[in-house]
Amino acid sequence: MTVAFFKSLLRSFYDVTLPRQQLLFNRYRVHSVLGMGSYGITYKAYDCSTQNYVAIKHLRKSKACRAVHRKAFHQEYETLRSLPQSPSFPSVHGEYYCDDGYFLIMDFMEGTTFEDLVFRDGMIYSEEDTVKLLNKLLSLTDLFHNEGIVHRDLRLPNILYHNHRLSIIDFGLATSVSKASTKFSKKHPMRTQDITSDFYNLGHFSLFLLYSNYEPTSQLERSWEEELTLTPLVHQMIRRLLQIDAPYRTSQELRNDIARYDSKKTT
Ligand SMILES: Nc1ncnc2c1ncn2[C@@H]1O[C@H](COP(=O)(O)OP(=O)(O)OP(=O)(O)O)[C@@H](O)[C@H]1O
Repeated sequence: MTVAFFKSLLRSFYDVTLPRQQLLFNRYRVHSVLGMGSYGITYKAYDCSTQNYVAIKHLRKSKACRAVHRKAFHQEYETLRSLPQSPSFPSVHGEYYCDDGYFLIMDFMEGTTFEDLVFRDGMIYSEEDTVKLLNKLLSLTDLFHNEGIVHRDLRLPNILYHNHRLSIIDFGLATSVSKASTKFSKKHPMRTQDITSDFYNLGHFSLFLLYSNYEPTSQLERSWEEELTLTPLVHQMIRRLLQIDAPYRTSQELRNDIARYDSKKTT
């Protein structure tokens, strides 16, 4: 029996989802499963006390037996607690334990993920749309970067769009900015403990949006630089975000480039 098979058997045995309508902590009624992540199962639930929906993350039972996973789960709670108040991040309502295990309760964020917008709904984003969205996201990341928090998982499924507003979820990999890693880190750029990791992920996010507008003209696989037709400034911005060229060290540097792009568009 392979280790992978054994793990999946363990998960299917332990990680059964809670039934619809189950009442948790005498207050939250399970409405539906939102998704099953690597270490948690997330539910939409109705808060009978405030009459609002909440998102409840349940640490998988197969993970709850190990202190390292309980610690990571608690870390997500601590991060959510230290986020600045903003309608674009979920506020956390509490961390609870009962016979069913460990739970994190937070705001349910309305919206559609960019993963669904691009791959399910076929939305197309022009270069201008992409730069606008990048600028909006930068205002949000500034809010937690200023508090010394780096998200490290700014991917399409973790960014939501609703009524012209963006929001960011899943702070499970977030960490505090490490003073030790403010110099260039040898770790994977996606996971470093400084704000360049968020910029790097925003570079990938932008590329996905730009690709929504791309029609392949040949079967040959080429690099994004060959496939996408971008204005030189945006091309250079993506190269710096992806750390191919000197990475942006501050959001102001990136903002300056966005302002240059905007001014060229209006002239
Ligand atoms: N606060 C929230 N409001 C609304 N939906 C949420 C919220 N938090 C998570 N979700 C949704 O719940 C689902 C599961 O999210 P979760 O963060 O638990 O795992 P994941 O992102 O799928 O996987 P992983 O944790 O392995 O990255 C996702 O579809 C996500 O969009």
